[in-house]
Amino acid sequence: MLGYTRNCRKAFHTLHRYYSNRNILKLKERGMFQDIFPEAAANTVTDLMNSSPKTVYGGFDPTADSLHVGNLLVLVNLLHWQRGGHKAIALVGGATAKIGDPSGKNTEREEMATNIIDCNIEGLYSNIKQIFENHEKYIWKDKDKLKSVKIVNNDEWYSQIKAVDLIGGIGRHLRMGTLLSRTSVQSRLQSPTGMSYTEFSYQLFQAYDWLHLYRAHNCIFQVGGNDQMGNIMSGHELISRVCDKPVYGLTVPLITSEMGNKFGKTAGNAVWLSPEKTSPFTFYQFWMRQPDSEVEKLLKLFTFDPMGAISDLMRRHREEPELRIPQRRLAEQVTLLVHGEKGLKIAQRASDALYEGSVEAIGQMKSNEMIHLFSGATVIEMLPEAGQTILDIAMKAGCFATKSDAIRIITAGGFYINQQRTNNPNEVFNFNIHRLSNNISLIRVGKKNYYIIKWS
Ligand SMILES: Nc1ncnc2c1ncn2[C@@H]1O[C@H](COP(=O)(O)OP(=O)(O)OP(=O)(O)O)[C@@H](O)[C@H]1O
Ligand SMILES: N[C@@H](Cc1ccc(O)cc1)C(=O)O
Repeated sequence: MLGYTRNCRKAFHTLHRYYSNRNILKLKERGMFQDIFPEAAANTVTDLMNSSPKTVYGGFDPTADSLHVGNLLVLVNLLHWQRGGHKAIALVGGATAKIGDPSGKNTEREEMATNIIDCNIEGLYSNIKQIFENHEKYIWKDKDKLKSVKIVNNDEWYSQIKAVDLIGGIGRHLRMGTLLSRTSVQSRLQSPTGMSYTEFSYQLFQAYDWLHLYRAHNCIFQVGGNDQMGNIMSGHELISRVCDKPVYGLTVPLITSEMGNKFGKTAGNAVWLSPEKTSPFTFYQFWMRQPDSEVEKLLKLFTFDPMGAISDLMRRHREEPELRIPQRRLAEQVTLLVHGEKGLKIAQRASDALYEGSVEAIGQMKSNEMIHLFSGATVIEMLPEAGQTILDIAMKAGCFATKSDAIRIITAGGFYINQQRTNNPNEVFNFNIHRLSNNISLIRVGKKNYYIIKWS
């Protein structure tokens, strides 16, 4: 009896949790959805989502070797579906990258070499895999196991289908009038450079992707940024004509910079998800620097914190704005999602070392992390010799041109060891204090001239 009750409670708990999350449209209250297509479908979609697990996909063209924070919103959206018990597919457009999506572009994309696309595909697979893993490990934690994300490359099916079958079989279901009416086509047709047939055909490919995923995985939902609505509508049209089945498109709002530019590759303002392109520290700082006017919106979009918890953070922020509590939470949660616990630790340590002057944080940094953080720092290897003064060390490290400069600047308070001001040039350098546990001493002259001394 007890076992039965416990099982029932577990089943109810599971059902209840899934039930409350399964209706992804609820995320509208977080600002996560901008549009739904067909427009009148909201009630049907809610019923469909509540009735049983569904399949959704979102696509990314490998036009760079990493995704960026704009793309991240689409991934977070897919994660919400996964949390609701649905099946998420992330599509990497190995084939569509060769065509080039004209949506939101003023000019045609340069043709990309196959070896570069292949390299980019690897980068995107790694980003997607990492984010889904980090989410399950650090954010979803030990709740029920999630349905694993499926990552596909649309080259898989385009390498199998003949051009005549695509144009002759699929192309005839898409009507010219509708294809031509899309904003992505109209704006380009009216531009001085016009539009090539290749770019015009992009809609056919994205539409066929959806048809393929519908047939192979019963995928009835597609999500994308708001600039994807035209392509999504073409897919809807194709599936309605070929299969006579209803499918639904959802778009997320476009994330823009303070200047109102869409964050992305084209605008050249991308904040990348690969640590080699944007370090975890720079990534963390990007979120830390978000203005008060943006932070609540971003917490709702990019974290999984409940709405009540976000309101609470905002209330605390109004009481003590200088602590930047919501910015800190945002930076912590998004860095955890993208770079995992290790990346977050590195980022927080670097922030403490740079902005809080924390000796402990500096001591925990590895020498390569330090060199990266204090980029431009001069790195010097030195032999520890007893009895050397701070002035001796400063001169050996090449911090000053002359001894009199050194004495003047150190005495005036412009010299720091491990971010602590040291204004006596004749003080003996104390290896027990000034040499950190990582066998390094960090010297700063003025505001930002750094010297890293590595003790041999
Ligand atoms: N700033 C953004 N905000 C929200 N979604 C975005 C943003 N940038 C891209 N996306 C979405 O991410 C998905 C994949 O975009 P993709 O990588 O193919 O192009 P992109 O990053 O927009 O490229 P580009 O910057 O060259 O236009 C699409 O659904 C797109 O709408
Ligand atoms: N067209 C999308 C990427 C994409 C590619 C293929 C798809 O099936 C779906 C989406 C973009 O450029 O942003």
